[in-house]
Amino acid sequence: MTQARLLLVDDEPAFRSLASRWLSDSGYTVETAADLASAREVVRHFDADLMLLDLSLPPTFDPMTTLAAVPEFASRPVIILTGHGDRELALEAIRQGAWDFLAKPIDPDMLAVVVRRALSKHQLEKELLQLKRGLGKEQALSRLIGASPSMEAIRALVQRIAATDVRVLVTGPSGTGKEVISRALHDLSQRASGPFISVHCGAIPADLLESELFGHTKGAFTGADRERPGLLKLADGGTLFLDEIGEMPLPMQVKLLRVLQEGTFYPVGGRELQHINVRLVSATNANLLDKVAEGSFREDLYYRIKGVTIETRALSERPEDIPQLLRYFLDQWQVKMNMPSPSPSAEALDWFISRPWPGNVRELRSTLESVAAVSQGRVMTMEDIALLHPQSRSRSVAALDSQDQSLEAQVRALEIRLLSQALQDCNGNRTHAALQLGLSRQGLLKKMERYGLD
Ligand SMILES: Nc1ncnc2c1ncn2[C@@H]1O[C@H](COP(=O)(O)OP(=O)(O)OP(=O)(O)O)[C@@H](O)[C@H]1O
Repeated sequence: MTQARLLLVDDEPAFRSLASRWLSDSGYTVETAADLASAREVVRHFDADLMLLDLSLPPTFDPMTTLAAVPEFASRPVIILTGHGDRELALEAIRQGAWDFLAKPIDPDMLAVVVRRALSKHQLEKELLQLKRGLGKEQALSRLIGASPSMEAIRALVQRIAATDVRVLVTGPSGTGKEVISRALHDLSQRASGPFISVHCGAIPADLLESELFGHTKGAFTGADRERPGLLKLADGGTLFLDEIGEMPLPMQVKLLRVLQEGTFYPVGGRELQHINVRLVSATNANLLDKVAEGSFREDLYYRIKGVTIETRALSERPEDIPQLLRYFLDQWQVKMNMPSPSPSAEALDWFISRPWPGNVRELRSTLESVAAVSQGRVMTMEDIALLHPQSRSRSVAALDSQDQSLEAQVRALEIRLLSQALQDCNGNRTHAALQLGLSRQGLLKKMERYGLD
């Protein structure tokens, strides 16, 4: 900490040279400035960790203006130095964000203590913030489950673009995690402490969508008995998630385009222009370019919302995600139901992996939860599944039946089935299972890791 850099701003040359000698003797690197204009110049080349600021600098500013004058110090400690009679001003400066104050004449020992304490407290706060951010990031990404190359690529892209304010369009079939991805983008962004507002454009009747999004004034229409802010305003400072944007009516698309171009809008019935600062993430399971071609989606809006496009895949194209998803949902189910965690038998796992899941992860999750409820926290068997799905047949027939899946996906599904079966036959003994499969132990472990089977 003794290598810290300090900036001393004081208009008295004698005090500047004396105090800067005291501080240099304590091991700090010190630069000085006689006024705020020179202080601003100094911070351009000198990345100071702390500023000592004489409040009685002429002309006497109000503390708020003084502190704001060097914006680099918005989040770094500022210690106020005051002359006689400036106590009120100093207290006000502390209320406005300064860390501490020292009254002149300054005692060198006291100065050293106050500087050291401010620097170490600031360092601790920075570390805590970094720790919290790191944890938040890990958690946000760990909620995006899946071991397939497609999910790996999505996680990598989310991590790259989350911190930027770039607009994102998430496309893919229903139930494939488009909202989960959008949420992760928000949680990993600088806006994470702001709101995440999700609007299902298809679920709100066309005539209500405008007032829902833009808000309305009192008396704007029959039934508007009071002023109400819209979802756009509620999303200010955060992320606005427009789900099923392809279903937005054309007149509304024109209004949204204006918001995206200008960052402003009028509430329904209002004359006061509203300004907002939101990051837009949109999602659709429709092909927007087809919609543009048929005239139901505006081309200019399409290019405004597109930004970076993230494409999710149907679950049938990535069956290797299923074991991890099952484990993740079962852990959540166990916590919610306060029951022992059920696990699927090899045959049941096989059944889950080989179904085509037209409703994708959403359907997988709800089916899994019903089967878990039937199995009452025991191992989930084919008997449990048959109670809910009497048509479910033996695993080999189901596998042959999974024509909807690509050859590659079927091969991966078969591999997962054979691995799980061998592991079950060998009571989880990996060496024996590897022998049975004709693999090296290392080879088996790699495959288990890839498919989330450990
Ligand atoms: N990769 C994933 N990791 C964890 N949960 C997932 C994942 N994909 C989907 N889910 C879960 O599946 C369900 C549906 O996900 P989500 O609502 O994000 O899908 P969607 O693609 O936005 O669907 P829709 O197009 O119908 O709005 C949710 O319960 C979600 O938690």
